[in-house]
This record gives sequence, structure tokens and C-alpha cells, in this order.
Amino acid sequence: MRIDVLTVLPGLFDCFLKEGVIGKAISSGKVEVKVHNIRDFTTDKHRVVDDVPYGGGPGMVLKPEPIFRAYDELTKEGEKPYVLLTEPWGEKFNQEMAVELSKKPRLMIICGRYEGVDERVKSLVDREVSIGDYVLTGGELPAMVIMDAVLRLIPGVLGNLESLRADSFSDRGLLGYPNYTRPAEFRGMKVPEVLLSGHHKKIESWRKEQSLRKTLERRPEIIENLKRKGLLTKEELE
Ligand SMILES: Nc1cc(-c2ccc3ccn(Cc4ccccc4)c3c2)n[nH]1
Repeated sequence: MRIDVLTVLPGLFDCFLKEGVIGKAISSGKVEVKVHNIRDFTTDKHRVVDDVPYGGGPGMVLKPEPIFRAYDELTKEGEKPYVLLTEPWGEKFNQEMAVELSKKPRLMIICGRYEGVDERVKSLVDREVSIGDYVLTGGELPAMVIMDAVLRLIPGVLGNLESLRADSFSDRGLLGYPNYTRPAEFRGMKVPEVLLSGHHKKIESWRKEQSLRKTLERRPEIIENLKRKGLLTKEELE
């Protein structure tokens, strides 16, 4: 997969693209992520990317020209990207959308700043995406959240963990099961016996039951959603 990011703050992505699972996926060439400074697509001496809003009002708006110039330049050759615009009030990002986006060969993520982008930029956009009902200062963190959730789903990015997670609950949006590691008892808190039993079938069913129970308690709508889509097995429904 290739992702092109358009932003006026490219430096925000430096650590994200170097560290951890994402950093390894990029350095190994499993995925390609290019961050482009919108300012590099201006033509004036002062490299202006924003302007005051028509009709008055506070703050500044990102001008359409530099963004369109970047889009034209970056789509001259190769497959057309599926274009996302991060927005405070876009479609809510979730695991289902992450799975869908992970199947696209190429993404472009336009990151707004200030009061947002000129409305005409949305003629380039396939999906306006919000990462939650809270207001951030710009679209870069949402872009990193989306890339993190999408890139970890690319085959080979999670390495050998991926196969072990083949039927991963989290990819159906179920909440995770409790994790424990040594010591077996810590400040009087013991690790559940089943996890020390070495009985893999029992451990697997305990974990599945924990995940379903936690999801039913905290996010019953996820269970209803999976039931409606027929994505819960018969034994999971019992
Ligand atoms: N989930 C989520 C996404 C964003 C987001 C995304 C892009 C931009 C571009 C500018 N801002 C700041 C802004 C604040 C208020 C009104 C309009 C714009 C952004 C915020 N906030 N929260």
C-alpha cells in the first residue's frame, strides 16, 4: 500500500513514521508513506497556504490551489488514490472502516489546519473522516490514528503475530480479553488459573468468553451489530 499525506506541518509525522511497527513496515518496504508539505505546492514568494474566510468569521482557511496542485502532481502517474479528508464532523472512523481502507492499493490523506480547508477541496475527497466527537487543532493526529489502524492490517506488517490473530476479535470490533504476564501473583492479585494450565483450548474459550462478556457489558451495540451482520458464531451467541 502507498499513502500520500498532505499537511502544512510535516514535522508532526517524523517520529510516527520512524518508530515501532509502522516504522519497521516502512523501512522494510512493506508499505510506502510519503508526507508532502502543502507549502511546497505554492507558487508565490511567501508560500501562502491560507487566507481569510469569505463572509468574515474567525481564523483562516486553507486555500484550494496548493492542495489541488499537490493532488495533480501526485496523481500524474500510477493508480488514483482513495482520498480521505480528516474533519471534526466526518464519518466516524472505526475498525470496520480500517479493514475497508486496508484493502485499497493507494490512499491520500489531506490534513486540514486553522478553520479547515476550502470547501472546493472536498471535490477531490472520497471520505471525510472523524476520529471522535472532540475537537483537535488539526487533521494530522487523526491522519496518524487512521494510518496506524490501517497499516497494522496490511499482511506482513504485524509479522508472526498476524497469523496468531487470524480470527482476531478486535477486527470484528470486539473488546480485547485481559492480558497477564509474570509474576503469577503480584500484591495479592493472582493470574487466572486457566492461563497457567497450558490447556490451549480452555484458554482460547476463556479469552473468547472474556472478550464477548466485556463487549456485552461496555459496548452492547457492537454485539447487536455483529448479530445483525451474522458475524457471531453459534457458540459465541450462546
Ligand atoms: N476527530 C477530529 C478531527 C478534527 C480535526 C480535523 C481536521 C482539522 C482541521 C482544522 N481543525 C481544527 C478545527 C476546529 C474546529 C472547527 C474546525 C476546525 C481540524 C480538526 N478534530 N477532531
